[in-house]
Amino acid sequence: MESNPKVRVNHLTKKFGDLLVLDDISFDIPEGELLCVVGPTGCGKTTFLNSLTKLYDITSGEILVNNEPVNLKKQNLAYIFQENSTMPWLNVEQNVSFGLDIKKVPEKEKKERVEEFLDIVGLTPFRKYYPSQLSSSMLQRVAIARAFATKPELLLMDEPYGQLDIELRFKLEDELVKLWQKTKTTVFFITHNIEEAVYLGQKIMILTNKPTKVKKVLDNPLPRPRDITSPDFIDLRNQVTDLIKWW
Ligand SMILES: Nc1ncnc2c1ncn2[C@@H]1O[C@H](COP(=O)(O)OP(=O)(O)OP(=O)(O)O)[C@@H](O)[C@H]1O
Repeated sequence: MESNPKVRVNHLTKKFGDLLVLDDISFDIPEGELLCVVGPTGCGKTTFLNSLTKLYDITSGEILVNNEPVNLKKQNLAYIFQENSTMPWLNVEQNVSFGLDIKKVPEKEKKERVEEFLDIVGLTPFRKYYPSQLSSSMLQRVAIARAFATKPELLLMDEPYGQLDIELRFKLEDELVKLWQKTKTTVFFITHNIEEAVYLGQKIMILTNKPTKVKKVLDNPLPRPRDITSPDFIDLRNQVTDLIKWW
């Protein structure tokens, strides 16, 4: 166990009526870690995120952020989903500054952060475009810039690239790594895609089928940028696949 983790999940259990979904789950996420989570469909990954963000009451156990119970007013958590979460009535730059407006970030700093993150995700030329004028990968870039611009202490990503084709996914994965390295944000990244988990994760957490437990947490020491064709990459991918074959 970490002495001072960013997130501590302690004996978390979640039931819906008689249906046991999360079964006594415990793990830590150290500050600044990029953790990828893979698990079978319906095992409760979204239920976990909804418990973390307090949308659901948990049945027993605890979830701590900075050693305190989650407090969304105090702790800055950001969330990126698979679905488009941009606001259609705001243009790109207004979407990115939205979270900063809510947090009442001073005007000068807000402008600087919007510029910085629009630039990193390559959307500066499209700043006046509205969501209806953008492709799905551009919409995800807006969501990513908006999330990182708020300088979250914890970024929760739920299959954010699930609907993108392979080439765009690779690009956005590289952008995420760049942003993560630059900002040192703690990232909890849920995916069904084993290759994506091995490409991104510093650690890879494999969940079991329902009722869900943590099956294994693998370290991923592969150097970056990662080469998906290298023997070490393929070896680790196969290890994860073997663990997943028998959910
Ligand atoms: N509000 C709810 N009421 C009752 N059962 C629920 C509720 N939300 C989720 N469940 C059940 O909990 C289980 C886990 O669902 P959840 O959506 O968390 O899984 P998931 O791992 O995110 O799924 P996917 O891989 O499809 O994204 C499912 O069996 C689902 O039917």
